[in-house]
Amino acid sequence: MEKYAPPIDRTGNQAGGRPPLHQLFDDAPPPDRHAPSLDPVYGEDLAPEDFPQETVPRAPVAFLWMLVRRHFAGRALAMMGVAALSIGVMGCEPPVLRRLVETLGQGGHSVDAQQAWFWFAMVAGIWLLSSLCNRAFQILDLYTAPRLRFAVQSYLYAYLQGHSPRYFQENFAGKLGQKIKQAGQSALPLLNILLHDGVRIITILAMGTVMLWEMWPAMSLTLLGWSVGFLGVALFYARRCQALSYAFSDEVSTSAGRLIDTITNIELVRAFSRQLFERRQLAGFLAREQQASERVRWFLIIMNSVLYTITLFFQVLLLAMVVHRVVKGELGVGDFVLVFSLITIVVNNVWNLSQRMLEFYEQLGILAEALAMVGQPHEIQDAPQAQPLQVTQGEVVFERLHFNHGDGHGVFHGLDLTIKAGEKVGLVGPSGAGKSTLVKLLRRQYDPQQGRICIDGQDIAQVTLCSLNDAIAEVPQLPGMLHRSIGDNLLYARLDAQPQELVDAAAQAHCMAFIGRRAGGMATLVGELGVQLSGGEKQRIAIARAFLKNAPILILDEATSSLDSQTEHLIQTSLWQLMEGRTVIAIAHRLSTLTALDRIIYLEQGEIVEMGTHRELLAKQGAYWRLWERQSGGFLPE
Ligand SMILES: Nc1ncnc2c1ncn2[C@@H]1O[C@H](COP(=O)(O)OP(=O)(O)OP(=O)(O)O)[C@@H](O)[C@H]1O
Repeated sequence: MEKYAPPIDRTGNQAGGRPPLHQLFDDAPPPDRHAPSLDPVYGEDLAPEDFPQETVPRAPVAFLWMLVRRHFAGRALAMMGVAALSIGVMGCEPPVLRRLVETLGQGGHSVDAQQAWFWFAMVAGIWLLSSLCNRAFQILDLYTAPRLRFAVQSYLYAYLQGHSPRYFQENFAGKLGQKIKQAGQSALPLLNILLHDGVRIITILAMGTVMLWEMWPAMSLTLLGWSVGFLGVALFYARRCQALSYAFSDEVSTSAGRLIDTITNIELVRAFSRQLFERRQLAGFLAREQQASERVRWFLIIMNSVLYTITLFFQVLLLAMVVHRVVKGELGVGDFVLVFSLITIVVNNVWNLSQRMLEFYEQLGILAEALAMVGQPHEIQDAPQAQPLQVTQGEVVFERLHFNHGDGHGVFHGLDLTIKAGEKVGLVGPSGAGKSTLVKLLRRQYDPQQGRICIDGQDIAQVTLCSLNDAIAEVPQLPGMLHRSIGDNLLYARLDAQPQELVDAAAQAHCMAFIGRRAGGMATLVGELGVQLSGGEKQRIAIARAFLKNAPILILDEATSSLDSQTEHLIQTSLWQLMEGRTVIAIAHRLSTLTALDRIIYLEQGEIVEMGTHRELLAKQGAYWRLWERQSGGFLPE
C-alpha cells in the first residue's frame, strides 16, 4: 500500500510545506500546549482513508476479524506462531524432567554425571527458550495491540460521522465518545486472548494427549475430556457474565454522558443554584453503576469458587491415580514426574484460559455494545449510484414537500417553492413555522417523507452528501466552534486557504478588530464550544467562513441575530458582497435585515401564506405587514 501522504492537515498545513498557523502571523504566540499536535503520525497501514464510512460489522468477532485481516494479518500469524512455540517448548519439559529424575534416581556413584548435567542443561534451556518466546510475543503484541486500538477507534469514529442529526440528538455526545474509547480499549485483551491463550491451550492439549497416549491412554483421554468439559462450563458461566457486564458498561457510559452534560451546562446549573439537585441526580446514576458493578463482581466470586473447586478435585483425583499406579509398581518415579508435571501444565493453562474467558466475554460485551450503538444503520446516506452535485446556476426547487419530524408532528404538507438561480429570498414567519427545518431539508440533514428537493434539476437525494454540503455555505444562528484557535476555526471552511485569503475573509466579516484585541491574535484558543468568544464574534467567524467557503448557495439562518445594531450595520455591506452572485435563503426575525432581498416568503405552519418583495407585502397589509408594523413600532389597526 502506498504511504499515506495527507495533502493538508487540519491546520491547513501541507506536510513539509506551509509553516504552522502561528508562524504565519507575527503577533501570534505559539499555540497552547494543550492544542493537539496535528502532525500525522499513523503508519503506512493505518491511514484514515482506509476506514470506510459506509459499513461496520455489528458482530464484535466479525469486526475484529475484518480489522486483523485487513491490517495485521502477518503480525497476527507471527503472534500465533510464537505463542504456539512458547507453550510447545514448555510441553517438552515433562519428558526431559523425567529423564533427569531417572538419571539422578540411579543414586550414589552410579549416577552418570554427564547425562545428569545434559538433562539439567536441557531443562534450563527449555525455560530460557520459553521465556524468550514470551518476550518475542510481547514485542509483537507491542506493535499490534496499540495499532488495533487505533484502528478500532478510527473505524468507529469514521462510521459515527455518517450518522444523521437525529441520531446525535438522541444520543449523548459524551456517551458516544466513551463507547468509542472503550471499544478501542477492549480490542487489546480480546486480541491477546485469541492469539495467545487460545493458541496455547490448543497446542498444549494436543501435545499432552499425544505424550500421555503411549504410556497411559486412559489418563490421556481423562485429561483431554476434563479440559474440554471444564472449558465448556467456564464458557457457560462467562456467557452469563457477559449480560451482566453489558449492563454494567451501559450504566458506566450513561452516567458518563450525564456527567458531561451537566459539566457542559455548568453555567445553567449555577444560574438556577441546582448544584445539589444535579449531585442528587448524578448520585442516582452512579448508584445504578455501583449496583451493576457489584452484580458482576458477585457473579465472578461464585463462578471462580465453582471452577476452582472443580479444578482442585480433579487435580487431586488425577494425582491419586498416578500415586496408585506408582505404588502398585506399574509406573516408575520418572513416569510419575512426567505425568504429574504434564497434568500441572495442562491444568494451569486450562485454568488461566477459564479466567481469561470471562475477561473475553466481558470485553466482547463492551465491544458489542459499542458496535450496537455506533454501528446502527445510517439514516441518511448516499444513494447507491449517487453522483456529485453539479451546480451550474444555483436554482433550488422544493416539490410537493411533506415532512414530519418522526414524532407524528407534521411540518410541511405538500410545500412547493422555486428559488431562481441567484435569487435572494427571505424566510419569515412565526416561531415553529418550519423555516429552519426547510433549510435543514435542503442540506439533507433530514429526508422528506414525500416530495423532493432539486438543485439545478438534480434531486439532492441522488447526489453525494459531500458534494451537497460543498455547494452550500451556512451561517447559522449558533455557529459551531471547535476548541482550537481562531485561525483554525476560520480555516475549517477551506483548509488550503492562503494566509492573505484568511485575513481578507476575517476582515470582510469584521473579525480583525476583535482578533487584534486578543494577545494571541489568530492563535487565540476559543474555548469549548467557543465560550471565550461573544455570540456576535462567533457569528462573524461564521460569516468569514462563508466567505472562505465560497459556495454557490448561501443560507443565512439568523446570521446577524447576535450582533449589535452598529456592527450589524457595518456587516450588511459585507453580507451583500457575500450574497453577490449566489442563491441566498435568509431567515430572520428582524425584518429590517431582509427588506432589500428579491423576495420575502411568509411561512406559517409550513404553508406559504404570503410572498413578494418588501414593498409588495407591505402594500398587501397582510401577515407580513402586521409583523413589520409591530417591529417598526407602528400602530396596528384594531
Ligand atoms: N428535532 C426535532 N424533533 C421534533 N420536532 C422538531 C425538531 N426540530 C424542530 N421541530 C419542530 O418542528 C417545527 C418547525 O421547527 P423549526 O425549527 O423549523 O421552526 P422555525 O420556523 O425555524 O422556528 P424559529 O423561528 O423559532 O427558529 C416546530 O414545531 C418544532 O417544534
